[in-house]
Amino acid sequence: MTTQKLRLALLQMHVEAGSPDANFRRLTDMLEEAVNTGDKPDLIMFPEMWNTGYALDQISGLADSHGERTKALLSAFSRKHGVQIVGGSIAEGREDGVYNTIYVFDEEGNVQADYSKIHLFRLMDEEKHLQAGDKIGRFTAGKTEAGMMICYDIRFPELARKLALAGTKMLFVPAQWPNPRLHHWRTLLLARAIENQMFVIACNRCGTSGTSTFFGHSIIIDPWGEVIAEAGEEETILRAEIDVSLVDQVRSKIPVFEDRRPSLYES
Ligand SMILES: O=C(O)CCC(=O)C(=O)O
Repeated sequence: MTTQKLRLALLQMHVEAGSPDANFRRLTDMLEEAVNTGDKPDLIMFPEMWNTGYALDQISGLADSHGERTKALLSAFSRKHGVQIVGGSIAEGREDGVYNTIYVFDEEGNVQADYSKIHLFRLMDEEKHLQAGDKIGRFTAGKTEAGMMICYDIRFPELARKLALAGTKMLFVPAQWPNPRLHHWRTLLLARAIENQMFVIACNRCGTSGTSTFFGHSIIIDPWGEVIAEAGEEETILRAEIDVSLVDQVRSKIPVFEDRRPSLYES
């Protein structure tokens, strides 16, 4: 089986709630560091709602209108450095409200795909301030079919399974997952990787906003459920090289997708 290597860099950053200017500066610094130190990555990803944080009371004033500011920065950066970007997610302003949206950029700076979070997290009142997306998120990472979920979405195994059945071999997950649920974060991500036999690449934020603390622990898990790399709680760039051909090896060893009995458990 031929190898299909992909070098990843996850920017586990602190996010200032309500301060897009500070967050754009911090992200720009970390992007520069990602391409100017260590092995140049093929793909860079960052956390959920990195532009505004969870300043939900002010979100309609802070959101990036149609993602224009974000697209200007990330399109130019991906083109200049020939790197693919899964642009975390941003608060994106549209005519009908604010969405929590990922933009993906190819190595030439084109917007390749977008995905808006479809499950809003009521514990943080997201449904009072944000609009839910209405389509699933897929794109090609390197040469491989990939899917996207945002934070709370990982509690919905049906979505990950749908993406896997559609051909996804790598799942990208930006998040702002707070304490005290580190156990949920790791267990759910490991389960999504093992049950769907795919890479799970998840980037969480770190630091404190108001009364919420975020534990980081960005993580890259292979389709056998092994942790390839995992960050601690501090701001950092988590790097790893993965070999996507491992997905086919695992799927042929334990042929879960051939053994499914959907007629018995799907309505
Ligand atoms: O599901 C959880 O425990 C955390 C989810 C979350 O913080 C989010 O979706 O923003």
